[in-house]
Amino acid sequence: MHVKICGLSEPGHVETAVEAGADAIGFVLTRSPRRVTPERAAELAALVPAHVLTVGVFRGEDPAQVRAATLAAGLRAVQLHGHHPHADFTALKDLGLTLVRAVDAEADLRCGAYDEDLLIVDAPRPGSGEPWDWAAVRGRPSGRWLLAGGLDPANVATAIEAARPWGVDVSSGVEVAPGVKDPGLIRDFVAAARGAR
Ligand SMILES: O=C(O)c1ccccc1NCC(=O)[C@H](O)[C@H](O)COP(=O)(O)O
Repeated sequence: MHVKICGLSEPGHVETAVEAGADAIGFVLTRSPRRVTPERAAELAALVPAHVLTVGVFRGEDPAQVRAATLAAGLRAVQLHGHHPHADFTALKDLGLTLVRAVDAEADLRCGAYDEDLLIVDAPRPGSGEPWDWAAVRGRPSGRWLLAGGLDPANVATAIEAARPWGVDVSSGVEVAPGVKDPGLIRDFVAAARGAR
């Protein structure tokens, strides 16, 4: 089970996520309580070993802004939320980075339909921590896809059983307040996701 921890902003939390065994770590570079500057994301990404994917999270920015921020931060993946057209993914292809398309359950759920490498099927309001009907997408997405939206250490095994994703993604569910991560919850989430059948 692939595990991504998103919205990190503190060095200690990045180290905890790496030590806990996260496969990917996300830095929010768009409007959010979790927003970090590209410079801060670069400092945090420098703590991440090569086997863990570093992801820049965007929503609504144009490809030139996404490109500039991602390169300034030295990240290895770009995650686009919202209604980005196929052309935005095409415009970023030459970066040679992992492209991630994050959508809700109403969207085209074929990973690769927009030339992305990874799909995230998320709640209608990304980063809100609101659970949704995870079982409703079971069998619908194709290819590599992560389930996100309202997951936490206590419910992630149930969500995996309901939706059967390739991986999971969490932000709010490992926080004690909006934007404030908790090391114990990060460890518990990774362990619970890995322990799910
Ligand atoms: O985290 C945010 O505030 C955010 C803002 C705008 C676009 C995306 C955002 N977050 C994306 C993620 O952290 C994850 O992909 C996922 O949506 C996490 O959801 P949740 O665990 O429910 O917070």
